[in-house]
Amino acid sequence: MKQQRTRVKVCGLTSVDNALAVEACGVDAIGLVFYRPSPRWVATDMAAKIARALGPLTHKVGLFVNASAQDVEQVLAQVELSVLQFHGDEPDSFCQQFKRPFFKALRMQNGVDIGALMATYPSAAGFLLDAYKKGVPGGTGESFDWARVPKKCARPLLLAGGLTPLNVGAAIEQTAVYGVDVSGGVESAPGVKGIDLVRALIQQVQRADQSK
Ligand SMILES: O=C(O)c1ccccc1NCC(=O)[C@H](O)[C@H](O)COP(=O)(O)O
Repeated sequence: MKQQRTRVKVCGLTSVDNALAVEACGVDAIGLVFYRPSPRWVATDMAAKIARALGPLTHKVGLFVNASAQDVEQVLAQVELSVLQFHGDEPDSFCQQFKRPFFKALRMQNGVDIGALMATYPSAAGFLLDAYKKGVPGGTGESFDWARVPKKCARPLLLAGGLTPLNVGAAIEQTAVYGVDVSGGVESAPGVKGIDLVRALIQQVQRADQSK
């Protein structure tokens, strides 16, 4: 029997109504993408409205890709973010300066020594393991071989990459991750989450947890 339930983060919210509907499905955290080339990019003032609208126990995770410290601080001054997530080449010293818990996204490129990479982030609260696609820092909609997820890790792991209501149960059964992070697999249009898909995802996570 698994000790803890699998946490669910849905990433890439871009409107208040959609974020509230996603929250009502029972997610633990929502992600706000501050990376302009992404179809899920959200303007800082909209992100602030979303963060204010959600309940205090729902984590608001701010996602950055090689942003400057000044840009991150500007967002933090306006948006109440409880957690940060870095998807670029940011070193530990950069990520830890904002006095927020942070997840470092690590892309599972073939041959990468994931344990050694994790050791270079002593300040990370946890890691998000995502698919590797050259030139695309995240939100690829592609998955990787879940057998590569470390069986044991001292820090929480979030599994990401191509998860959908159809495969999330198998992903949870094959790994021992703290949580799952889903974006494209629950979208009805770029940047818009399909609420039936989010509901189905939560159901599959709960089913997989019960069977562990
Ligand atoms: O979502 C994006 O567009 C994105 C762009 C650049 C960096 C990260 C991005 N998303 C980060 C996430 O946490 C996604 O949920 C994760 O990469 C999984 O995405 P998907 O494969 O679409 O479920």
